[in-house]
Amino acid sequence: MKVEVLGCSGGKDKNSNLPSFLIDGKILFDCGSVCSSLSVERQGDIEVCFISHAHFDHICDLPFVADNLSISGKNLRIFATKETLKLISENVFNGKIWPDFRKIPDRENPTLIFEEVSDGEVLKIEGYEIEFFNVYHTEGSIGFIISDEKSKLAYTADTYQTNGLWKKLYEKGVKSIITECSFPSKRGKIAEVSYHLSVETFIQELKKMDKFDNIFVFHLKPHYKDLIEKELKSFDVKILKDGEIIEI
Ligand SMILES: Nc1ncnc2c1ncn2[C@@H]1O[C@@H]2COP(=O)(O)O[C@H]2[C@H]1O
Repeated sequence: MKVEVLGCSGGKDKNSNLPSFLIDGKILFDCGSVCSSLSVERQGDIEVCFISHAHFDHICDLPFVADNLSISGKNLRIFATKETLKLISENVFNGKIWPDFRKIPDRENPTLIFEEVSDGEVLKIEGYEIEFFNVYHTEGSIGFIISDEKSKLAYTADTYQTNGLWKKLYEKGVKSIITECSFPSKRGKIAEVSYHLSVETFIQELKKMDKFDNIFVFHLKPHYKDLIEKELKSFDVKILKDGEIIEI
């Protein structure tokens, strides 16, 4: 499984792209920075998109992807929870902030097809199996496990501290995870109120993650990339970089 890290930062600046992970060129996890990374032709190759939650950093390229696909005469299936789809429908694709591409070019064959998923559901799609699991972050947050014949990768997206999630993922045979560490230890308070991990709480979680082969870390806030790297230096984790490609 080839994972292109289109963006993996927890904020945006000149050197930081928002979260988007492209799997084997056709499956998208979150839509924070697709347009700055992929040509319109490559955007047209994306078959399905899974959105972890409705926060802007995970959806902000969706309007532009929709416009590009609509012009190309293509469509995209978007999978997310009921809460996330409602938030995106009411606040983005509402005909005011952005055209409602669920009805464009017409209701029978729209550019965007919204499909509801929930915890525990399993989909077979494009030759992969995708399973959904609840995540403790904002309303409607969900993570994904993607499997092919060789690999099983879980993407938690943004998460606060969790009870039992890592064990549940082992039991499902997950060997590799992409999970977050947004703030350094000294910013523990903001991490807590915004339902993120700081290095201090991440390390507490890490103690429960000893059975994974690969732990990939993302969503570092741009201010703190160097400090978080320094704080995590002695731990067996890989901090992802925007633009890199990983093989799982
Ligand atoms: N209560 C809060 N106080 C300060 N910053 C916050 C608060 N809640 C959310 N944020 C910030 O707003 C950001 C929204 O996106 P994130 O969840 O990536 O990260 C969040 C924090 O950086």
